[in-house]
Amino acid sequence: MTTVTTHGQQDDATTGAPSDQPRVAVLGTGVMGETVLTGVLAAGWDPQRVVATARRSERAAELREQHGVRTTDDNVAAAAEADVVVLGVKPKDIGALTEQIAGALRPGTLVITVAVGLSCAFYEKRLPAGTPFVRVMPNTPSSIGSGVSAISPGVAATEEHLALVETLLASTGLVIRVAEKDQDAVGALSGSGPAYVFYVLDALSEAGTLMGLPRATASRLATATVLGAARLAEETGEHPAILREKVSSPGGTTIAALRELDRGGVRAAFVDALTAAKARSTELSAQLEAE
Ligand SMILES: NC(=O)C1=CN([C@@H]2O[C@H](COP(=O)(O)OP(=O)(O)OC[C@H]3O[C@@H](n4cnc5c(N)ncnc54)[C@H](O)[C@@H]3O)[C@@H](O)[C@H]2O)C=CC1
Ligand SMILES: O=C(O)[C@@H]1CCC=N1
Repeated sequence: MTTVTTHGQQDDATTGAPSDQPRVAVLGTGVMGETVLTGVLAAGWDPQRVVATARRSERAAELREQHGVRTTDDNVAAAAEADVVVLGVKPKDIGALTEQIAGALRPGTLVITVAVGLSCAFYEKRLPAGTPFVRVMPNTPSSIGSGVSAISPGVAATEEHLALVETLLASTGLVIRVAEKDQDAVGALSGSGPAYVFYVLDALSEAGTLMGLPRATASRLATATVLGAARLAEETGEHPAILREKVSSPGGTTIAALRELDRGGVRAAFVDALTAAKARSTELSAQLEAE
């Protein structure tokens, strides 16, 4: 039934995998490709209905061993057998990969991208007319079920396609629908967001260590504090400004610290940082779309 060569694995015609689940191909399995793969399996997909492409055979072996999925180094063969194709490569490699697989897709195959910046129109120009397409912006906590993914449909994607993407990603965390025009801002906030939080975590740990706390203690205190504060904000639904006030007694210690953050321009720096990420996203896609 399929023609994928799977580094020694059998194809799904011979493994007896259930035939009701759409067959998923993940093309490019670095950080985010593997995250999506993990999420699809956590959503209950039979690993034999999932094929991953990897350029190095050691990486393919790792994916088979860790996830039980089928692997190949042949993007075209993987795409040809799939009902859902996930593009997991860097933006600079997306154009070539999309063009490489375009002729192999069967009519109706859903194509999903996780690449930052590039518009649905960029892909639709390179895919057969009418190919259903969904743009997704996940983040790294999706690998442990605590992520957030924003999804936007291309012109041919229907409600069923969006619902299928939601099902595939349900185990990676929150999935929200956004207008495609907002995807660059989403990428700057939640796509890159974990990096900002790790930056803050590192700074808190360093400050604790500077004050003489054992390094491990400082790090545990910082992590637990960030986790707890995020959960408090989520569970109470209160505005962060109100939650911040509840920590800040008049004339107390927290208000003295917050004054230093304001003096250091930290709030403005966050605004500038996200604005720079969004601008870079726009710039990157303009560059790649012009090529
Ligand atoms: N890392 C992150 O936090 C996030 C990344 N993304 C997006 O995910 C995409 C992938 O990024 P990462 O996973 O971070 O990069 P990565 O470098 O970890 O993974 C890319 C993978 O693609 C493989 N690859 C490149 N060309 C290929 C080809 N022609 N065929 C098969 N495999 C190929 C590489 O060997 C590598 O394993 C990017 O488009 C990025 O914008 C989106 C949200 C968050
Ligand atoms: O920095 C990057 O290119 C990726 C996109 C979103 C998060 N990380």
